[in-house]
Amino acid sequence: MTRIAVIGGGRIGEALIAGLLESGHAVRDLVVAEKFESRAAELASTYGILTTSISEASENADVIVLAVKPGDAESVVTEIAKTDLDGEREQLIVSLIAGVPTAKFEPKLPAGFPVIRVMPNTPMLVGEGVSVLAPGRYAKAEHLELVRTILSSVGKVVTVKENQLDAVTAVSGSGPAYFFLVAEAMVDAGVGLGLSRDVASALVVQTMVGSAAMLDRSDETPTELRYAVTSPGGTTAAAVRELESNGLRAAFFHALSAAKDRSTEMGITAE
Ligand SMILES: NC(=O)C1=CN([C@@H]2O[C@H](COP(=O)(O)OP(=O)(O)OC[C@H]3O[C@@H](n4cnc5c(N)ncnc54)[C@H](OP(=O)(O)O)[C@@H]3O)[C@@H](O)[C@H]2O)C=CC1
Ligand SMILES: O=C(O)[C@@H]1CCC=N1
Repeated sequence: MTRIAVIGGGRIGEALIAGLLESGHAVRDLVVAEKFESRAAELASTYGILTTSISEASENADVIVLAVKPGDAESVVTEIAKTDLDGEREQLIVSLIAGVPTAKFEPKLPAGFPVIRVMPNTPMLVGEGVSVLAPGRYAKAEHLELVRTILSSVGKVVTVKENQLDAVTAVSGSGPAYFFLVAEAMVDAGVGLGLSRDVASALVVQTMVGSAAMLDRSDETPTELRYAVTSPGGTTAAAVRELESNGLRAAFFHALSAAKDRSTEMGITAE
């Protein structure tokens, strides 16, 4: 079995660990290096996972996953590069770090060491993530296939050119937060209309789950699905008119542009 070391046991590191274990990955084939000691202890007790140092994790793993913040990227990769990396065993690095290009890592590693950049999202915690892969300069087809196999156990996998990853980050990396914000706003609005918070939450969550399932399973576009809810002169038309006149589409366009620009900027400043 492929041995995976997760460097950084924060939110996305934990989502990956939990998703892999849930999908049947053996805990003995996973380790985590997390510098915040009480967090490392929490992960060990929740998942039974071995916690270790970056050097030990890197020496023994087939796949080294970087799940630290962009500002920690350089020091972590430098520490990994100091360890006894094994060219024979075809180790590779998978970076989940937003914004930071593979070209920033490659010169710090032994010549030709493969790096794959991935933009995952937190729904991988429940096996419903989407991971978008972009191979670095030295990653071969078999490396990409290995990473695709691992990540397909926690959701869907898509491959793009690396120059599209900042846009991908804006859409699917940050995307869950937009839906959570919409859910929060709808619950608050329901409470404002006199529903209890429990009832409003239950209605919003199930409406989101049902709508997502329709989007996933139907051949119809989001527009066609929306038309089917919109009775002429009815309640939906009244609500959608308000959302549009309050600039919903423009707000999303500006929001995603800001996320993409921020991703690019994080790649530049993470030196
Ligand atoms: N959260 C998300 O939805 C997504 C996040 N990402 C990317 O994943 C990365 C992590 O994000 P997120 O999980 O949200 O952030 P967190 O802050 O929750 O997690 C990062 C973790 O890494 C730890 N860490 C930092 N340096 C080291 C080190 N040298 N050795 C071991 N552990 C270290 C941090 O510890 P400490 O706090 O003590 O510094 C922290 O616990 C980011 O680069 C982000 O861009 C990508 C897609 C989605
Ligand atoms: O907010 C962030 O920067 C990270 C990257 C995508 C999701 N979370």
